[in-house]
Amino acid sequence: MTFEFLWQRAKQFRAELLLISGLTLLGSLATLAIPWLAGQVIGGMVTGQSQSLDQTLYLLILALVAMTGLSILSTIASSAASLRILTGLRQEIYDHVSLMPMSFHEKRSSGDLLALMTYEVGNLSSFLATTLATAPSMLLTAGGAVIVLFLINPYVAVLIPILLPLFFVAMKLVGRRLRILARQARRAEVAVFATAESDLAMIPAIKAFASEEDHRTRYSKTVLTSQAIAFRKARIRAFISPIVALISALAAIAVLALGSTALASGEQSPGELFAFLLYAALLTRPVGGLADIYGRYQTARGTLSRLQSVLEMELESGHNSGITPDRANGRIELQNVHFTYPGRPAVLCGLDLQIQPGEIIALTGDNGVGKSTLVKLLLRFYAPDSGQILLDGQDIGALQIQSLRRQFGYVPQRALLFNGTIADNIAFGQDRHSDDNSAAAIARAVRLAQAERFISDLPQGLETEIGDHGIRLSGGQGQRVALARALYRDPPIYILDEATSMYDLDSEAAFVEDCIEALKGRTVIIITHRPASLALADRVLKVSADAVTDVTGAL
Ligand SMILES: Nc1ncnc2c1ncn2[C@@H]1O[C@H](COP(=O)(O)OP(=O)(O)OP(=O)(O)O)[C@@H](O)[C@H]1O
Repeated sequence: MTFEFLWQRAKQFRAELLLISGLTLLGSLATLAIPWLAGQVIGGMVTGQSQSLDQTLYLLILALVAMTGLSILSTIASSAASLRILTGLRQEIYDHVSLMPMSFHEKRSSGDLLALMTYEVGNLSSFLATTLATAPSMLLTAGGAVIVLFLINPYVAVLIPILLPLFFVAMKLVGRRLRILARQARRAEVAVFATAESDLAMIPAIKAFASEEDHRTRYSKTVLTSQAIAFRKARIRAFISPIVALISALAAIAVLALGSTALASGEQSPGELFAFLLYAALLTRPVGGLADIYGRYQTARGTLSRLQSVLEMELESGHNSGITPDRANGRIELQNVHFTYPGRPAVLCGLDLQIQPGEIIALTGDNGVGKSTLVKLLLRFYAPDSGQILLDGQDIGALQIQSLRRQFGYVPQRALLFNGTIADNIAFGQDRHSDDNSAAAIARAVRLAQAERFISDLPQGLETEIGDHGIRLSGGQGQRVALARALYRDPPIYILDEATSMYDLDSEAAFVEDCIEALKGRTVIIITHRPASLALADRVLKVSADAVTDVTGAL
């Protein structure tokens, strides 16, 4: 099943795989010719029949050079192919994860996903590179060597099919143990990732609470666990290849003992006996190598099945279907909306709400009552359990999901900023160098968000790098950048979820004043408890689980 999954991806690189197969085949032929030629040369030397020795020697050198050249070429070709498969896989998993529903991201730990997308896929890549580069040639060489051994001396070579099933059973047993260890190793490695990720994000709190030592001990435990499991795995793997090679070499010695009788009886020439021995020796390396690949496959198998299970998860619906609306007027209606997060008490129980185009609505209500959840439903991060949400009279469930979301300028409670410049954070993925209008649009957004003064005080202005999550900005400055991002797009509907909660009072009042003009004709939903923002609203609505009450003027 997992091979099928990999083959689906590898198929796109048929030409490269064909080239690798060709090079591998030629390389194996050259490798297989070497013991025969070497046997002839040594046999000739021993028996003193050196008439045609020069020619055989040249052929031997030619075969050696060909084997080396072909091995280099096939290694390069297989690295290129495996890296392209890996790149395809990386892009595929990124695309898939970014199109998964919000519920998936809220459930899954990001450390777990990160480990899969980086460390595990990296391991898979090195497994693929080694396997593609070496496994086919090892198989061909081993198979070829067995055939030649049979041709030279079928009675002695009969040992091989007797040893093979034993080898197979041993590999199966070791493989099972390795698979269990690989699973444990992966869990331990994810814990290292997740702990490091969480601790780095928590550095200010760790320092403020002087809990460096506690966190250091916790991290140290996770890395030591990972080390112990990785070492157990490495110890087993270290045994496989040399032990298999040793058994094969012992078998070759047994062959030598049997062969010497054949030599004494004159059945076999010294050249044939040498060739036989060299082929038996040739067999040990690929058999050992294949055993090692089998061990590594046990780890890769786990990664493949996890990749497969993520890639087979259902994507968020509405990406490839649904109506694509024009710019909305901004009329929003909720009809008897019920919603419950899985495993939690109900949040919304039959909510009704109408918002007219161009209206500015303030939503207030107790903590945890469901205001942000209502926004998540509007953006279709979640679908209501029952009831309907309409935009301009159209059920939002029937719209193409991104065209729906583009109607909104959403500013969440916590400013979501990335490590880049202020301007990049405002343009957020749009190519701001492609046209001059974007510079003007950024300047306008910055002015409206009351971010102009603080940005112009920075030596690099809009080009200032703000660090991970905007760490080099104050809370209020970060909020201004997040607000400017929404204003830059100029959508017909704004959702400001406590978007100015960290503004100082003067800036908030200035924002409210400027926005009255700038947001004219736009529908604006402000979630707030702040008087200045409440004053901006046409209506103030208090949200409770089952009703929205108009409290305009009462607060
Ligand atoms: N992803 C989630 N999974 C499970 N429960 C959640 C999730 N997000 C929110 N909740 C729960 O749903 C309820 C409503 O949360 P919500 O964030 O909508 O409240 P809110 O009214 O915006 O609160 P606040 O004023 O504190 O921001 C809370 O009880 C919260 O614990």
